[in-house]
Amino acid sequence: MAATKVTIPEYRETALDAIPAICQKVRDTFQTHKTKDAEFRLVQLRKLYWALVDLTPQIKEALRKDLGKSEYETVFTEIDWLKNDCMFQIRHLKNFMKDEKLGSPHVPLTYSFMNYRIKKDPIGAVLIISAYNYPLHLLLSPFVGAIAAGCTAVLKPTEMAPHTAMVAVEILKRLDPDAYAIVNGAIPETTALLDQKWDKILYTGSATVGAIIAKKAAETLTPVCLELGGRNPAFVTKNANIALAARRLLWGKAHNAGQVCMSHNYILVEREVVDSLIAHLNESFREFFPNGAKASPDLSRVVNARHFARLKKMLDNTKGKIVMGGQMDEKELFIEPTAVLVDSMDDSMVQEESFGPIFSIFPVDNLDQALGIANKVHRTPLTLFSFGTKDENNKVLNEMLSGGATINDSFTHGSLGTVPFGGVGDSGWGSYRGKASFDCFTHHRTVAETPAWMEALLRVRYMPYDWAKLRQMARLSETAPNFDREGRIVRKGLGYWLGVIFGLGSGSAKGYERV
Ligand SMILES: NC(=O)C1=CN([C@@H]2O[C@H](COP(=O)(O)OP(=O)(O)OC[C@H]3O[C@@H](n4cnc5c(N)ncnc54)[C@H](O)[C@@H]3O)[C@@H](O)[C@H]2O)C=CC1
Ligand SMILES: CC1=C(/C=C/C(C)=C/C=C/C(C)=C/C=C/C=C(C)/C=C/C=C(C)/C=C/C=C(\C)C(=O)O)C(C)(C)CCC1
Repeated sequence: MAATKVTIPEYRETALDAIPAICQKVRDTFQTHKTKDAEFRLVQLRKLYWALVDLTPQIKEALRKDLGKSEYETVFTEIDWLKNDCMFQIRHLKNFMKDEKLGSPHVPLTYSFMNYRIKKDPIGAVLIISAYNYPLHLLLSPFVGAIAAGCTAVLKPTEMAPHTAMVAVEILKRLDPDAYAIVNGAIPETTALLDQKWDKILYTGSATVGAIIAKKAAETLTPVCLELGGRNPAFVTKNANIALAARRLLWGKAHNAGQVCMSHNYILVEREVVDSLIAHLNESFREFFPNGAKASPDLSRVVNARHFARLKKMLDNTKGKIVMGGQMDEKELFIEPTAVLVDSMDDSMVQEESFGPIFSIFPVDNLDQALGIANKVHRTPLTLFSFGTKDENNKVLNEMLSGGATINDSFTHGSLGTVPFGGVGDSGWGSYRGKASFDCFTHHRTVAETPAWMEALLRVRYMPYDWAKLRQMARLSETAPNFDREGRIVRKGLGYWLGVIFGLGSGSAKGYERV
C-alpha cells in the first residue's frame, strides 16, 4: 500500500501581543467551572486519544524530521505512551475524583462525627512548558494529568522540535478551544507566558532555565513542578553480571540517541572488571547495530547543530580514550553511541551533562570510593543505576539520593507511565505520571462539616473556659507515651498494672520499666 502523503504546517510563533488574551481566555474558562465536570474531562481525554490515533502519520513524520526518531520509538514512547496515559486517566478518573474520607488514625473518636474528608479540587489554569527530546510525550503527558484534574491549560512546546509543535497545534484543535490553548515560540514567547498569572507551572528542561522559571513564579507565589536533568551515575561492581550490565547500559544510551534526562552520564566500575565491561559494551554495540550505527534505522539523530557542537566539544576536550564508537557526521547530526575511558573526574565527559549518546567510564577501587565520587559530582541526580549484589545495591540506595533509581538495568523505573516520575533537590521538584499526574494538578482540600446536633458536645471550646471539660476530653483523646525522657522505649511493668488496678497509676511513663 502506498504511504499517504503527510503535510505539516510550517512552524509559526504565536504573536507576542496575542499571548495575554490567550491566557486570559483560559483563566476565564476555569472560572466558568465547566472543566470541573467529570464528563467534560472524560470527553476531552477521549478526544485526545482519538486525535493521537488519527494524526499518527503526522506525528511519525514530525518526529522523524525533528529528531530522526525511528517509527518504532515514536510509536513506543510517544504515541502509545500518550494513548496509554489517556486510557489510564479515563479508566480511573471517577475514582481519583472521589472525596477521601478521613478516619482513624487521622481523626480521633471525639472528632469522628465531623465528616473530615479530602476533596479533590482542580488547581486552576496551568502552564506546561516542555523540552525537545520527547517533544510530544513531554508536552502531552502532563497535559493529560491537567485535563484529568479539571484544569484549563496553556501548552508551550519546545521550539527545537518545530514540526512536532505544529502537529500539537492540530491535536489541540480537536479539544475545547476555550479551555486549552497552545503558544509556540522560544524565549520571548515563554517570557510573555511567565508574565501571566498561573495557578501552577510544570516545566521540563534544563536546570538553568528551571531556575529562571522558579524565580519568576516565586514573584507571584505560583507553585511549580520542575522536571530537570542531572549527571546520573551508574555503579558496576565486580560481582555484577558484566555482560548484562553492558547490554542494558548501552540500551540506555542508544535509545533516543541518549537524549534522555534519565540516562547515565558516567559509569563507576570496579577496576578488576573494566576490560570486561568495555569488551561487552562493544559486543552489544555490534549486536544492536550489525551494519554499523549510521546505517541503523533505529538510532535517532542529535536534535540540532548546537547540541551536536556541544557533544562534539565534550569529546574534543576529553583527556580520556574512546573505547567504543566515536564516529560522527555533522551533516547528518549523527553521533555513534560512544564510551570514553577517563582517568579524572574533572574530565569534560564527567563534568557536563551528556544528554546524548556519549558517556564515560571511570575505574574505581571499590564501591565506597565510587559513592564518594558520585556524591561529589552531583549529590541529587535525577537517576542512578546499580549493578552488584543485593547488599551492594542496597548500599548504593542508602548512601546516595536520586529522583528515581533502577537496580540491574537502565531507567526501568522511568519506563512505565503509571508510576510517579520526578527529581529531587536540583534535579526536580514534584512528580507526575499515573495518579501523580492527577495529583500534580489537584489541590487536596481538607473539608470538615459540623452537625448542628453536636453543639452540646462542643462546650469544651467555648468561653467561659472549663478546665474540667478540657481534662475530660484529654482523657478521651490522649495516648500515653511508651518512651521515657531519654527517648528509650519502655514497657509496662508490674508497678504500672498494679497502679491501674488499684487506681494509683495515671497512664504516664511513671511505673514503666526500661526495656
Ligand atoms: N526531568 C525530565 O523529565 C527531563 C529533563 N530534561 C532536561 O532538559 C534539558 C534539555 O532540554 P531542552 O529542551 O534543551 O531544555 P531547555 O531548558 O533549553 O528548554 C526547555 C523549554 O524552556 C524554554 N526556554 C528555554 N530558555 C528559556 C528562557 N531563558 N526563559 C524561558 N523559557 C526558556 C524552551 O523554549 C523550552 O520550551 C536537559 O538538561 C535534560 O536533562 C529533558 C527531558 C526530560
Ligand atoms: C513478551 C511477553 C511477556 C513479557 C513481556 C515483558 C516482560 C516485557 C517487558 C518490557 C519492557 C521492560 C519494556 C521497556 C520499555 C521501555 C520504554 C518504553 C522506555 C521508555 C522511555 C521513556 C519514555 C523515556 C522518557 C524519558 C524522559 C521523560 C526523560 O528524558 O526524562 C509476557 C507477559 C511474559 C508473556 C507474553 C509475551
